[in-house]
Amino acid sequence: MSIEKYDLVVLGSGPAGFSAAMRAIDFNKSVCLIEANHLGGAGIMNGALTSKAMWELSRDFSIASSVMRGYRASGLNVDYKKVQQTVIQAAKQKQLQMLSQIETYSKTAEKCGNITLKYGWGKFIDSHTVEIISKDKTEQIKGDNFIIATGSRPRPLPDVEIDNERIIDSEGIIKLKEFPERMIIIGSGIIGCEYATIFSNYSQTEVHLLDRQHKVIPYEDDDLSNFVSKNLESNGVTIHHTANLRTIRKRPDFLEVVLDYQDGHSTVLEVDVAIVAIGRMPNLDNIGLENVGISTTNRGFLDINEVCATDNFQSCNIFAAGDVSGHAQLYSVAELQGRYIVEALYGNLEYPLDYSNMSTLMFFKPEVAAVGLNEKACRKKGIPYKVAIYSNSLVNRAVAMRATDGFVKIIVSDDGKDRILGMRAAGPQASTLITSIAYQITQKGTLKDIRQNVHPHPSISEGIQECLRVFEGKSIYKPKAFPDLIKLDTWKPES
Ligand SMILES: Cc1cc2nc3c(=O)[nH]c(=O)nc-3n(C[C@H](O)[C@H](O)[C@H](O)COP(=O)(O)OP(=O)(O)OC[C@H]3O[C@@H](n4cnc5c(N)ncnc54)[C@H](O)[C@@H]3O)c2cc1C
Ligand SMILES: NC(=O)c1ccc[n+]([C@@H]2O[C@H](COP(=O)([O-])OP(=O)(O)OC[C@H]3O[C@@H](n4cnc5c(N)ncnc54)[C@H](O)[C@@H]3O)[C@@H](O)[C@H]2O)c1
Repeated sequence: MSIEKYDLVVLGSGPAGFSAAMRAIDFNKSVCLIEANHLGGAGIMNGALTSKAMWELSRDFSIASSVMRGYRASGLNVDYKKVQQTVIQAAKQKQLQMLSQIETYSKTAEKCGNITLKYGWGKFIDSHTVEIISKDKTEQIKGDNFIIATGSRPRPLPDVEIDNERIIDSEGIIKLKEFPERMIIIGSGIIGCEYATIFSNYSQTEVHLLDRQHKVIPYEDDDLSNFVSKNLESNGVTIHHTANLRTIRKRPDFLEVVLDYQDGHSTVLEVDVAIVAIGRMPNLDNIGLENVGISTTNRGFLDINEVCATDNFQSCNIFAAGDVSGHAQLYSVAELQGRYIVEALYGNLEYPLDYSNMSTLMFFKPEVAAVGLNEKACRKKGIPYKVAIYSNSLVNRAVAMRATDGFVKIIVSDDGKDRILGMRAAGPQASTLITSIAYQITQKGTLKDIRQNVHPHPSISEGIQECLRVFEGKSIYKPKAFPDLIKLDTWKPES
């Protein structure tokens, strides 16, 4: 049997692989997309989409349960199985859209600009050949160019075995049979805090969150981290700050968790489920990197250049995109890189890859969004800056929504140019607000560039407008009158 040959072979159908494959269709290329497990990867199943579906449902439930709004729902109850079915429905809907498009462009339908989906484990044999190992067969295919988009998986905790029943990671959440009565989440990064928010929103589970430092989402500034902690606690989460996990003992009816605190004392907790969420590691084992002479960095990721090639662009035909690349593990970064590679290969690059404007959305209560530099990053880089904070308490739309818990925090350079360096937003619609500042970062915008833009009333984005006016002493409400709600500060490196 003759060996199949493709213009482009993509390992992994997550956001990086799928977007690359679809962009290659635009250039009339023949593409083979290889997927070892679920179509869509962590972007759809067990990750971005499922967790967001669960967050949305839990938020609706939490709003319905609230009693402060002049109405009160009675007889409210929730069934984990039904929640689970709805979440799976959302993921399936997305997978079916992906499949429909793949079928539309499948090899039989089109002579060029076609895609072939093959399920199995992709492994390099040499720099032009990949072996696909599935349950029924092993086959080899050839390609001119390759993209490694094999994503990431939860990082294991030494000495803690994931049994997928009582001790799980983010992939096990969808498989739980019911709301646990008591749970501990180990790791207070984005995944840990998102699931702590989700389960506490449902009020069916006693939620403990282990934070081995004294800051949840430790890479963010203290004000944001404290804001998230405070809100998790008021939503019913018990945060164990400065605690290290010593052990989890499996008893017949519960888990016994021993925590050691930095001050020397220890605590024993009984829980029903433990979720391990301590970061994610790249899927690069056993994909034949040694057969194509590619090594990994000290952190275990692939070393890619400005066009995501694993070597010099002129001589290299193996590229990498998404979570394997060592850049921020975000859906949007994965898609951006996947598409960029294809444009570098078959089209004209209009602009360089820019990661400085990539926003991170965090689905807490309320939602939080981040783009560009925070104060910590500016200080680390020695960049003099000005920072203004404007509370949602003064924003009419937030007042009308009765949802004033939140703020906008904008950082600009203190070098006479007032360049927009970053923003953090917390509160309703924060995920939508962030894009306007991300755009300014892309355009290298300054305060002067954006102050002409009038924000509509009543909108949450008026908080951005007022925050920007604070820098120039022109805000309608003044820091002197509301020192807790409006703040302005500066920092410069010690000379
Ligand atoms: C719980 C959770 C919530 C998240 N929420 C968000 C969010 O709200 N916003 C956001 O921006 N990001 C979020 N992320 C991160 C986002 O999902 C990832 O950054 C993104 O999915 C990475 O895309 P990828 O294509 O690199 O890899 P993945 O999505 O991991 O896909 C890789 C695919 O490759 C397949 N594969 C692996 N090895 C092989 C092989 N040898 N052969 C063939 N196929 C292979 C895998 O089965 C998988 O399907 C979340 C992640 C998790 C876990
Ligand atoms: N909304 C989003 O954009 C979103 C949502 C979920 C995940 N993600 C992506 O997925 C990635 C992984 O998320 P994550 O939350 O697993 O990782 P993370 O890097 O955000 O956080 C890991 C946390 O675990 C802690 N930790 C590490 N080792 C530990 C240990 N041994 N014991 C206790 N705590 C420990 C760290 O201090 C940190 O707080 C993130 O980097 C993010 O980019 C994004």
